[in-house]
Amino acid sequence: MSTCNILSIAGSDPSGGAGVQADLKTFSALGGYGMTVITALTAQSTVGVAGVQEVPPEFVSRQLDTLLTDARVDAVKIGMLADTGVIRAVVKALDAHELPHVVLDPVMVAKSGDRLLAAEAVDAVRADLVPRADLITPNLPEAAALLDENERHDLSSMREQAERLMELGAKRVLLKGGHLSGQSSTDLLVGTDGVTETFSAERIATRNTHGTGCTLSSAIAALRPQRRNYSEAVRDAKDYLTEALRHADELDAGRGKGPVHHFHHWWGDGARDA
Ligand SMILES: Nc1ncnc2c1ncn2[C@@H]1O[C@H](COP(=O)(O)OP(=O)(O)OP(=O)(O)O)[C@@H](O)[C@H]1O
Ligand SMILES: Cc1ncc(CO)c(N)n1
Repeated sequence: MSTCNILSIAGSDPSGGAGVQADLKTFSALGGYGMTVITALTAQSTVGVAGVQEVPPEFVSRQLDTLLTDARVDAVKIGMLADTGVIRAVVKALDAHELPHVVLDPVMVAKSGDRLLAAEAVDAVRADLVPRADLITPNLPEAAALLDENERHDLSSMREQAERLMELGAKRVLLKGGHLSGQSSTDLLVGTDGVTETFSAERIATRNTHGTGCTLSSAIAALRPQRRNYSEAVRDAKDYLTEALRHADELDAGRGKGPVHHFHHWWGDGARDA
């Protein structure tokens, strides 16, 4: 297979730790060719978000249609969408162009606590995007918001919430346990067959966790066309993220929650099992 083209539809993070910047670094590290449609600019550092400037929805559509009438896209990662207008533009493009392997990271709030999605846009994510994605990757607060329930912090409640997210029309759910406490960081994958798989990794002791969610979802999108199924793509994406977290403290990108380190990874076709 030629190099896979992976598209990120997401916001910009000038600090380079999250958003399209994290996505492009991840795609490159995992052997993909990265493309981006930018939905919003943020003024952001490792300390927090000072402002958000949405791209007008018509211009999000213009970017998508221009790109998608030319390029072959092998997988898509959707991140920050900012508001309902942008969501509508993305939905229109998903309906007009048949895109394989759509991974939706339902980004709502940054690690710093700043909102990246208007509160009233959660309904549109739930109704219009969740059923169109092949995989959704909520963290615990995002799962609670999508379900309109309280946030839960134990594995058996996570399992139940993942099942209820499937009832919203999701094809697969990866419920991320980064916000749990304990020695390991555990995520749950539920598929159409109703089987739940557990992916657990050592919890790395670092404050530098800016962009972990962006990195994981884009790693899954980059690896999915190179793997047999989502289970394998999630396994290898999580290994990639854990290594990037392990080396995060080598960077010096600001005073707050710093980025993970996308250094020299190459896991192209079958490389992991070779
Ligand atoms: N300290 C850590 N050590 C190891 N893995 C972690 C750690 N923190 C988060 N993870 C993993 O990172 C991934 C992202 O999880 P998390 O719940 O932090 O996402 P998120 O809140 O969406 O991130 P973001 O802040 O980028 O939006 C998950 O696979 C989670 O298990
Ligand atoms: C642009 C952007 N997308 C996503 C996140 C989530 O971490 C962020 N902080 N910034």
